[in-house]
Amino acid sequence: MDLIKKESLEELLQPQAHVWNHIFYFINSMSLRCAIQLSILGIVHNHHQSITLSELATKLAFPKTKTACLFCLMCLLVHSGFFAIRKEGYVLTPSSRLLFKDNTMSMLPFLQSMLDPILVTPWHSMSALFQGNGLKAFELNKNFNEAMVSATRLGMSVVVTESKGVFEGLRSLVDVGGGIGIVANTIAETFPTMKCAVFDLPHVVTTLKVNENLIYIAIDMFESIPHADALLLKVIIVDMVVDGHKVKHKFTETQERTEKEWEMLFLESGFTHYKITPILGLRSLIEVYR
Ligand SMILES: C[S@@+](CC[C@H](N)C(=O)[O-])C[C@H]1O[C@@H](n2cnc3c(N)ncnc32)[C@H](O)[C@@H]1O
Repeated sequence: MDLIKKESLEELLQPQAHVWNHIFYFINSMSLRCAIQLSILGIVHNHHQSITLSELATKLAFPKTKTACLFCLMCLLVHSGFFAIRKEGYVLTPSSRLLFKDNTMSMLPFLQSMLDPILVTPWHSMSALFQGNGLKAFELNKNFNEAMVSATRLGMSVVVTESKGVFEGLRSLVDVGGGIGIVANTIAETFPTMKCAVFDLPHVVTTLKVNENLIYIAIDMFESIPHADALLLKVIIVDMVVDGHKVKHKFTETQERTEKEWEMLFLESGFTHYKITPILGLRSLIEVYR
C-alpha cells in the first residue's frame, strides 16, 4: 500500500497494463489452439476468398448466441497475426499457413504437442522445480518426436539453402541427439555423397528405416560419440548444463548464454575458433572448429 502512495494514479496505468498483459499472455496460445480445434483455419482456407463473421459462424454451425464470442476470438487472432482482414472478411496469413497439416513445413504437430495439457499442466508446478520436486512434471510426452520434426523442418530448409557451404566437402556427419532424423535426412538428401548417421536413444531410433547414406544408431551420447568430419547438435546444448568439465543432460536445468559465454565454453573445451550465423529467426547456426 505504501509503495502505491508514492506514485500518481496516472503513473500506475502503464504498469497495470503491463501486469494485465502478463496475466493474460496465455490467451494468445489458447485461442490459437482453439481455432485449430474448431478447424477455423481450414474453413477460411476452403472458402477461397475472404470469409465474413456470419459466414464463418454458419460454417461452424454455431448458434447465433455464440457469434459475439466468435468475433472476440477472431479479433484476437487478427491482432496476433494469424488472420488478416480483407474486404470485410478474414483471410489466412503466412503464420496460419504454417499450421496446415499438409504443408511440408507444418508446425501443427509442434503446436499440438506443446499446447497439449500434458505439457502445459506442468507449468503450474514451475515453482516446484526450484523447490526440487518438479522434475517428473517436465517429462516429455509421446508426441515429442513428431513435434520436434515440425519445429525443425523449416529451419533445416533454410540452413541447407542459405548456408549450404557449411556442409560442402564433408565426407561424414553425425547428428547427435538427432531425434527421428529430420535434420540428417535433409542433409543426406542435399549431399548424397555424405555418409550421415543419427545418434539417439534406443526408444527413439530403433524402428527407423535407414537409406542409402543415412543410418540410425541407438546409443547414449554420454557413453560414446563416433568420429566424423562433423558432429551436429541441434537443440541439444540448450538442454545441458556444464558442471565443471562434465556436461550433464538435465532437461529442466537449461540456461541461456551470451556470445561471450559461448566463446568461453568453446575455447575452454579445446576448440580453436567459432562462427555464429543468425539465419534462423530466433535461432542461429553455430560452427565450432578444432
Ligand atoms: C530437443 S530434442 C532435439 C532433436 C533434434 N536434434 C531436433 O532438433 O529436431 C533432443 C533429442 O536428444 C535425445 N537425447 C536425449 N538424451 C540423449 C542421450 N543421452 N543420448 C542420445 N540422445 C539423447 C532425445 O531423445 C531427443 O531426440
